[in-house]
Amino acid sequence: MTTPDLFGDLDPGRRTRLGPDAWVLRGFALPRMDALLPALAGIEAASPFRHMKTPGGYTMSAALSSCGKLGWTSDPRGYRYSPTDPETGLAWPPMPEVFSRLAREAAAAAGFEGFEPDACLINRYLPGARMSLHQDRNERDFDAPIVSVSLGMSAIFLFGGLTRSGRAARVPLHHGDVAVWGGADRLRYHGIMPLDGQPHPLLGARRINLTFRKAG
Ligand SMILES: O=C(O)CCC(=O)C(=O)O
Ligand SMILES: [Fe+2]
Repeated sequence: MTTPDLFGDLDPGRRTRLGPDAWVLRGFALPRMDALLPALAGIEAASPFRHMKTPGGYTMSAALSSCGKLGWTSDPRGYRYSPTDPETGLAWPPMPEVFSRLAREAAAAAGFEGFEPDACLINRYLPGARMSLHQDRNERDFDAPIVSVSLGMSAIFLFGGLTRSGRAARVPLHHGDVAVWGGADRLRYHGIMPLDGQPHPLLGARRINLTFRKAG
């Protein structure tokens, strides 16, 4: 099997099907960029990006922050959702309305009505940063989908199977694209290839990814 070449698929409003319950909504976030980017800057100022260590002692190449009721933390005891940011000792910044509304509307556009995320993880990739194949499986129930918003530099998203060894499709994600996976696809392995390519005109030499989850 050859992996699909989706690089030509840049039309806003188009969608790419990744599975029975998984979609990329091309350009879905573009109309909200004027509100999204200042909101992101506010979160970054309150809970700065940090490089987390995995329980195995490995430092992740993508830096992380969070907003919403729950955020993602890791330390030598393991990974977990936490209501406070261990770096500041304070609650995570609240989830801006423009974030939760975008997540709800993208989920609905992909067939998941009533999505109310309580956590938004924010990954920052500089050139060379990557995320290895993993499942998002620390959320309390898997009925809610994952909604993932790409900002800045384009990246290759790996969308694999339900086991780690399953073959992964390579799906380019561009500024403003929103990927949604739930239902039968909720536990698909996924990751990001090392970031490479041209800086983005608005965000410079980085990619930001927002992943919305119903964690608690
Ligand atoms: O950066 C991405 O597009 C994926 C991020 C991701 O899989 C995660 O944060 O769990
Ligand atoms: Fe993930």
